[in-house]
Parts: sequence; C-alpha cells; structure tokens
Amino acid sequence: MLRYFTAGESHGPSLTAILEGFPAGVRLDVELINYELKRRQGGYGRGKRQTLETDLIHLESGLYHGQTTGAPIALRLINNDAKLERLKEPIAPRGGHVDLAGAISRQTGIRQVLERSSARETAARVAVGAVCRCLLNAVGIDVFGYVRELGGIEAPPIAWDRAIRDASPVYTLNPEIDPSIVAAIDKARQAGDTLGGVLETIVTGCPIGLGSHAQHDRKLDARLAAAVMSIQAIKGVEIGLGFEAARRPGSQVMDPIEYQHDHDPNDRRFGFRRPTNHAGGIEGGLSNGEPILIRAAKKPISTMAKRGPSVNLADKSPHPATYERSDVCAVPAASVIVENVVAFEIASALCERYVATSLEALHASMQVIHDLSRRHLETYWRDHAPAPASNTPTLS
Ligand SMILES: Cc1cc2nc3c(=O)[nH]c(=O)nc-3n(C[C@H](O)[C@H](O)[C@H](O)COP(=O)(O)O)c2cc1C
Ligand SMILES: C=C(O[C@@H]1CC(C(=O)O)=C[C@@H](OP(=O)(O)O)[C@H]1O)C(=O)O
Repeated sequence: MLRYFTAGESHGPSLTAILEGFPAGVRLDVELINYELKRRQGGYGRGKRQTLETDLIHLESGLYHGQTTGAPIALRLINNDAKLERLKEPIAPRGGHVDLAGAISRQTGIRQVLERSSARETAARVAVGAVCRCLLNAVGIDVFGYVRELGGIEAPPIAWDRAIRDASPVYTLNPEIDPSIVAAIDKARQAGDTLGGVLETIVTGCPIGLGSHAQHDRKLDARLAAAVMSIQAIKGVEIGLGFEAARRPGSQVMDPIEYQHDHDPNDRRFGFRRPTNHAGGIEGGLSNGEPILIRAAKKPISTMAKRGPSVNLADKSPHPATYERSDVCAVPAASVIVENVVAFEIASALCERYVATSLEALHASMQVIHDLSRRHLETYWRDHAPAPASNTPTLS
C-alpha cells in the first residue's frame, strides 16, 4: 500500500509531500512530473496567482541516481507568492469556504484555516500523482482526463489522444478552439461571477482484480470516490453510468459478458469482452479489466468579485463576504488534479495487489499472477462443473 501526506500553506514558503511505500527501481521522469504541474496551472479562467507561480518539482529524498530506492520520497514545491505573515485577516467569512466553520472549531482567525484548505495544496497532490504515473507507465496503465462540461455547456468530445487534449481550450489559453466556453468564462468574469463543470477521467490497462470485494475500505470504487471527493470544490463523483444507472432498468445497465477464443495469451482480460462499460471498469469493488471511468462535478469558485452576503465578525452586522484575488474558473485545473489523485489510488491498489517492493518484483508478480489466473480459468470449471442431471441445490 502507498500513502502520502502533504503540508504547506497557500502563501507559506513551500508545499511538501511525503510518499511512502513506493517501489524501488523506478526511474522518476522529472519532465513528466513538471509537465503535470504545468498542466494544473493552466486553463482559461484562472487568476493572477498562476502568473506568479512556476511549479517545478524538487525531489529531496528516496532517490539514488534518478531511481527510487524504496525509501520515503520527499517532494517540495516553492511558493513564489510567499507572504503569509503579511496577509490581512478577513473580516467577513466567505460562504462555500472553510472560513466560518474552521475559525469557530479551531478557535483561530480565518486566515489560519483558509491558508491550508486552499487548493494550492493540490499542487503537492499532483506531484505525488505524477510520481505514481512513472510507475503506472512502466506497467502499461494510462490515466487520462478531460473537461466534459463547463458552466453548463457541453465541451466537444475529446479523442483519447494527448495531443488533441493538450491543444484544447480547457488546457490552454487559446480562445480560438472553443469560443463558446471561453465566452462563458469571460461573461462570468465581467459579472463578478464564477463557473464550475464536469470532468471525466479514464484509466486504461488496469489488470483485473485491483481493490477488494471483501472489505469496505479497500473497495476500488470507494477509494477512488473518496480520493476524488477530497479535492477542493468537488461535490459529486460517479463511476461508470453513475446516477444515470438509477434511472434505467437492469437490462440497460448490466454489461453483457462475451468471450473471444483467439485472444492473446497476455491479454489482461483473458479473452473476456464487455460490449458496454456501464459499470465503469469496477464490479464488486474490483477492477474488471475494462477502462475505469470516473466523473466528477466541480462547483463554481465560491469567492466572487460580486461578493455574496455575509456577516462582519467584529460586530455581527451584515457585510459582503471578503473578496481576495481569485480564479473565475478552475475546472480544467481540477481535471488535471482528478487524474493525478486517481493515478495515486491506482498505483496504491497495484502495489497492494502485487506486493511490490520493487519494479522488478512488480513485473514478476504481475506475470506469475496472470499465469496462475490463466491456469485457473482452464482447469477450475472443467474440474468443478456440475453434472448435467445433478441434484446440486440452487437458490430459487
Ligand atoms: C484548482 C482549484 C483552484 C481553486 N481556486 C479557487 C480560488 O481562486 N478561489 C476560491 O475561492 N476557491 C478556489 N477553489 C475552491 C476552494 O479551494 C474550495 O471551494 C474551498 O477550499 C472549500 O472547499 P470545498 O469547496 O471542497 O468545500 C479552487 C479549487 C480548485 C480545485
Ligand atoms: C494558488 C493556487 O490556487 C489558489 C486556490 C485558492 C483557493 O481558495 O482554493 C485561491 C487562490 O489563491 P490566491 O488568492 O493566492 O490567488 C488560487 O490562486 C494554485 O492552484 O496554485
């Protein structure tokens, strides 16, 4: 199992993450990690802060000649806009933020709680996820995300192609590609308002059996949902059809099972095919070999230039919520964050399933378990199939 912690305030000197349990022998691709960090900083609608920060990874432990050693990996990101001690205390808590509940429950000012709950922290989580991608890439697992909807406008379907995704307006500041979404963000900004959206992430190449059917906190869907829900401003998570499944009869939800006899012996699905993937690649808490589909809803940014109603905490009189420099839309950034927290959860489930303390051990263990499963499929039901006229009781 992998685990990580993050530390750091939004305007403190730096963000730190410590990742533990990561296998030895993985070459960490610093360019890939910095690319993910850069993608998180992008997208149309972000505020001035992203022009001040240049998120570059500092790998401070757990490496020897560029390869992981199996020891905890410490990751650090420097905040250019570090000015925590000079920032003013907000007087009117912002709805939708930790401000009021945090200050009351911790007996502090608002500043002490908002600095830590800020989504600046997600830079550290993306760095952790990007490290995990280095492991996933080595075993043929890919995690890919995109914006599905923004401000109620459906984004054009995006091909599963990185070049196309990265050229999309939701990841760049190029307004020509999807003018309606860009116009909606501009309109919200002019009105002092903000926009949310819907994100989709797809994991391909997952072997069958990540997660657990046997214990609540090890189910893969539960772990993914918790991880995605823990991202700032995410308010809904669906796997596969999600809420749509509740509206359909069973016959339009259950994915048929088919078998391809002439499949490749190394096929991670052992020849089984599902013509639909309404389950989103997870059944009974286990990955089933189909692409894992996760959808997340991001609420609009709560800090609005037009300032919602609040209360002055000094005299308790009505007062507009404190406004600080803020994003108008961070939906594209949230998509990158979802991808990377998902990458961590998949890597963690992978290390757990294959008891991997090194990349070499992971490869070997994946092969051994694959061969074992093939043999099992060939022999178990041949040896255990009930006789045609058997009296074996069935449930009725
Ligand atoms: C990438 C990203 C950027 C964000 N930027 C802002 C921002 O500039 N201003 C703001 O008020 N909230 C922003 N948020 C949302 C807040 O962090 C979040 O709403 C807040 O911490 C309260 O948490 P909750 O919405 O999960 O309850 C951002 C969220 C994400 C994921
Ligand atoms: C700093 C980041 O996002 C910040 C997340 C955030 C919030 O309240 O969540 C508020 C803003 O902070 P600031 O007031 O300093 O501009 C965002 O810029 C980042 O994503 O790197």
